[in-house]
Parts: sequence; C-alpha cells; structure tokens
Amino acid sequence: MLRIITQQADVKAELQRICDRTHDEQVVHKEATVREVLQAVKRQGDKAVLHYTAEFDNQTLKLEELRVTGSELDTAYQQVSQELLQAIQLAARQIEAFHRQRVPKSWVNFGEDDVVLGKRYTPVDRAGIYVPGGRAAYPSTVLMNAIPAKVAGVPRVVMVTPPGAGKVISPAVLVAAQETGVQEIYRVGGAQAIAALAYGTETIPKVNIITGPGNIYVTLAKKLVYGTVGIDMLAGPSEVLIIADEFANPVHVAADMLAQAEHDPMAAAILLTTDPALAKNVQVAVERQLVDHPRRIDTEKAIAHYGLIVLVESLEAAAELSNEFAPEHLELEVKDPWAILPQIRHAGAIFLGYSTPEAVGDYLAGPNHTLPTSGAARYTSALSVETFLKHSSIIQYSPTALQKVAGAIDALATAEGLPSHADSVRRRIQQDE
Ligand SMILES: NC(=O)c1ccc[n+]([C@@H]2O[C@H](COP(=O)([O-])OP(=O)(O)OC[C@H]3O[C@@H](n4cnc5c(N)ncnc54)[C@H](O)[C@@H]3O)[C@@H](O)[C@H]2O)c1
Ligand SMILES: N[C@H](CO)Cc1c[nH]c[nH+]1
Ligand SMILES: [Zn+2]
Repeated sequence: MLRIITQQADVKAELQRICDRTHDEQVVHKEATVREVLQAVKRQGDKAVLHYTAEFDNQTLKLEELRVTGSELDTAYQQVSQELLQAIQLAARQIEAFHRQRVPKSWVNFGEDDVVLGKRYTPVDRAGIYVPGGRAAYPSTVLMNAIPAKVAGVPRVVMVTPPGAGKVISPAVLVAAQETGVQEIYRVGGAQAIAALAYGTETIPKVNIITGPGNIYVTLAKKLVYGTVGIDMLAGPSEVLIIADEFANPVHVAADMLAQAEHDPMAAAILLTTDPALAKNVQVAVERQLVDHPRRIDTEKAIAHYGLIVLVESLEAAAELSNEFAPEHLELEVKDPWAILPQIRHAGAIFLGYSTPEAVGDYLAGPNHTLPTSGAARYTSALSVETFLKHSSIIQYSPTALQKVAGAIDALATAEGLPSHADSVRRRIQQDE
C-alpha cells in the first residue's frame, strides 16, 4: 500500500532514503559483484563476457553470436508492424529536431595585438551506447542515445544490449538502431557490457564514452569505470516526483506514478500534494490500477519500498522538498505550473500541467529521456549532443602581445616557484629584442 505521511513527520529523512537508494549500504554486495565482473572482463575479455552472460542473463552464447548479424538486422524489419515502425520514425524525427537546436559551434575571437582565443568542438572517436533489456525492451532508448551521437558527428557508435530469451534481441530495438544508422550491435548487458566497452575485448571495441541508462548493476559499473572511459551520468532506476493540487485527476496521477514504478523494483514514485482528498484518492487508484497490472510484482515492490505520498502545507513547500530530492522527472500537476517553475532548481525533466504525462517525454516529445537519477540532477543534466563533444581551447599570441604580459607571467611563475615557466616567456622576448 502506498504510504501517506504529513509534512510534520520526518519527511526529509524519508525522501533522502528514497533518493539514496542506489548508493546506500544495501547495494554494497551488488557493488562487490560488479567489481568482480569488471576485473574478470578486463583480464579475460570475451571469455568472461560469455561466462557472466550465462550466469546473469541465462543465455549460453557462442563467441560468434556476440555480434548481431546483418541478416538478423534485415529480418527485424519484417517482425515489426507498420504502426510501430511509423511510431519509431516519428519519435526519431522529433528527437532529432530537438537535438539539432543550438548545437555548440566552434568559435574564435580576434583581439587586440593579434591575440586569438576560442573553443574548438570535436566529437569523441567512439561511443558505446547501453540499451537496457532486462525487464523491458527499449527501442526509445536507442533513439535517445544514438541520435545525439549522430548529431555530434561521432564516427563510430557501438551498441550493447542484453540478449533476451532464446538469445533474441527485440526486433523493435534492432529497427530503431538501423533507423539511426547504428549497425554494430553486441548481445551483452549488465556490468559485463560496461566492462567490455570500457576495457575492450577481442570482439567488442574499447570506446571513449559510455552512455545510456540501466539498472543498479549497469549504473554501479558505469560509476566504477569512470576515468578509464567517460560516462554520460548516473542514469539508474527511474523516478518521478509529482507536485499536484486539488484539481489534479487522481487516476492520472496514479497512472503516472505506476508508469515509473513499473520500470524496476528500485524505481521511485513520489507525490507531494496540498490536498488530503487527492492523497487518499491517489492511494486508492494506485491499488486499483495494480490489480490487473501485468508487471504487478516488481511494480508493487517499487511502490512499497520507494513510493510515497506527502501531504504538504503549500506548493512552495512542495517545490522546496522537490529541490532537495532533485528528481529525474518532475510533474507539475497544478493549475498554474508556470508560477511554480521559477522555484524549481533541480530536476532532470519538468512536465507542466495536467495534460503532460511523463510518458510523452519518454517516447517522442523530443527532449532526451536519459536523465540523472538518485540526486544527480543537483549537478548534471539530460543526455545531449554536448555529451558526445569535447572542446579544445584555442590560444594564439603575437610577439607584441607576449611582450605585454611577460612581466605578469614572470611574477606569477616566480610566486609558484616554477622558473622554467618564466624562462619560456623571457627567452622569446629576449630573442625578439
Ligand atoms: N534514468 C534513465 O534515464 C532511465 C531511462 C530508461 C530506463 N531506466 C532504467 O533502466 C533500467 C532497466 O533495467 P533492466 O533490468 O530492465 O535492464 P538492464 O539492461 O539495465 O539490466 C539487465 C542486466 O542486468 C544484469 N543483472 C541482472 N541481475 C543481476 C544480478 N543479480 N547480478 C548481476 N547482474 C545482474 C544482467 O546482466 C542483465 O543483462 C531500469 O532501472 C529503468 O528504470 C533509466
Ligand atoms: N522513464 C524512463 C526514464 O527513466 C524512460 C523510458 C523509456 N521507455 C519508457 N520509459
Ligand atoms: Zn518510462
């Protein structure tokens, strides 16, 4: 049963517990498993990949089955309906249009004394995108990761996704990959997939950056390989926090909470409301909608452990609690969402008004659905074209410009006790005199 608590109770501690669910003591044993997998794949490459795929995904693959073949890719198109293909294409167009807005451009400024300063953007050489596939298939995640990589101009995009029953990968996932130009796909998931992309194996190439969401094992693995390889962010088990007033529809609010809870037993769904009647009605609606839910067991677990309704004194108080939680998704189901928006400081994506269910963002509104979880929205943002770009600073000085700053550099270098720094400038000045 979804709990209702009042703001007087220890709300902050309870919200903190939910927020920290992927980095608290309970995940220590999972982290030990992940470390073991990372070490084994680093040392033994493909052999360890196949071993852990058998252990965690229950699929015994031959080495030659790791990479998805051209004929599987072709067949996938025959296995998806026309309606689904059109939906994938619509989503792809809208996601691409959104991600093409304001792509960072290289620039240089020509200043006084022929000083040139600027930034030059270049894509990573190789990106590895993780597409989850444990409890559900995610063609939408293929689009959300591959399209920004394509817009950034990444020359080689490699995709990994777990093999499902019978070693099969969802045809919709394979179609989405091809619609975005991704052809290099490996049948591997979990920590072993992240390890393969980070260290490289005989079959799977080492990449420069790993992006994409995943469950607790994937998220811990990404955290641990960071440094060996770049990562987008910690995009773990899904979350929604809803701020609702007395005019919100309880059946809709309940459906939106379940839409995140159904992703994972570690997903979180929180409602902050000023209205006691809405709180009670949402609690009842959640119970009703769970009765025939095809993913009832896992969804109930998420609701029981990480679901919560909080009765708050005001919408301002709700905004403050939401800022502390920094949710992946924030829904403002209130009469005037634009009035509260200025108070919101930390959230991965914000959905405004009664007719904007979070699912529109998951699939096709355009903004990215790969978003920071477990409080990471306090310091980072949605996956974007920038994720796949880095910039190099551009600096050019003329002899006159160098002459003018030589004294200042000398003073700073001397203060830092680094004489060769000062010397490298002084020698050029003297040469010019
Ligand atoms: N934050 C975001 O942007 C975002 C977006 C989409 C999905 N998600 C999240 O992605 C996740 C998808 O999870 P999923 O499980 O469906 O797929 P997944 O691909 O992330 O995880 C499946 C893999 O986990 C590994 N695994 C499972 N049990 C294990 C165990 N006991 N020990 C070691 N490894 C194990 C297996 O190797 C398997 O391949 C959900 O948590 C969902 O909420 C997040
Ligand atoms: N809600 C997920 C992000 O947490 C994204 C997703 C994909 N498909 C359905 N939902
Ligand atoms: Zn979702």
